[in-house]
Amino acid sequence: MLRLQAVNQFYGPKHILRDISLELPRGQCTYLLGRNGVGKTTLVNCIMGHLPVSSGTVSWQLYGEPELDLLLYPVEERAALGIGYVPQGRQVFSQLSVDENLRVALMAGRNKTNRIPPMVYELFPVLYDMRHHRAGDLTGSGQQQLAIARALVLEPELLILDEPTGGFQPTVVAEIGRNIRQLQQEFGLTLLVVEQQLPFTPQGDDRFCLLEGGCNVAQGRLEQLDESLIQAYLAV
Ligand SMILES: Nc1ncnc2c1ncn2[C@@H]1O[C@H](COP(=O)(O)OP(=O)(O)OP(=O)(O)O)[C@@H](O)[C@H]1O
Repeated sequence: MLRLQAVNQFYGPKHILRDISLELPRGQCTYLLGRNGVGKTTLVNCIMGHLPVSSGTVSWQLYGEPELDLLLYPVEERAALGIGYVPQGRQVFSQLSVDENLRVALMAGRNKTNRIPPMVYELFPVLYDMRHHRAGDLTGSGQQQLAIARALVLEPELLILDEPTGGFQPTVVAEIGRNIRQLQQEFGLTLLVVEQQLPFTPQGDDRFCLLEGGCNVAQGRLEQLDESLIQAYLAV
């Protein structure tokens, strides 16, 4: 369970995040939505430790373990605490093989294990078939799968995906949507999916958090994201 309370962040004098409070319920999928430049990636960077938080709290609790003050942990330890992150633009190592990409990601783990969890290839069989090929030889959608797989090798409880559908055609977007659903329903992950618009058909208990000008202007169950909110904060 991830809980943010009154988080503020500045780039120099520029106030970017303003009193953001957000809770990600365990096992559910939350969409962090908002137009270009409203602060979505900045918020994710604060959660992952790539950017400092100016004020507020970020707490994290693995299943069955005590709640931690996440802000006390440096960036390199947060993945090992069970928080996986798939950055915008994929960023795989294109000269390394698929297998090497996954093994590099494994090295960030707590246990320093050399074992790629079976769920990775179960979810993305093409990565198994291509495991000895260069990551740069994968299609765009294959590279996105590899980027997700790299975050999954450490078996996170929470997976954060920053604009995973960016630049893909509708069939690939739909496939990414199915993968996200599988991660939540079959593998029990909690998900935070960052997007400028809602890319998939909402499901029962999905949630949303809507940002505008660095403020959280609305949040709740996705079915409450009505046309007036979409027109005011998401329509281009
Ligand atoms: N390194 C930086 N230095 C100064 N300002 C920055 C920096 N990075 C982002 N910003 C500003 O912070 C604000 C929020 O940017 P951010 O990237 O978090 O928005 P976003 O909602 O993720 O946008 P997008 O959907 O385009 O990724 C914007 O006004 C942006 O110009």
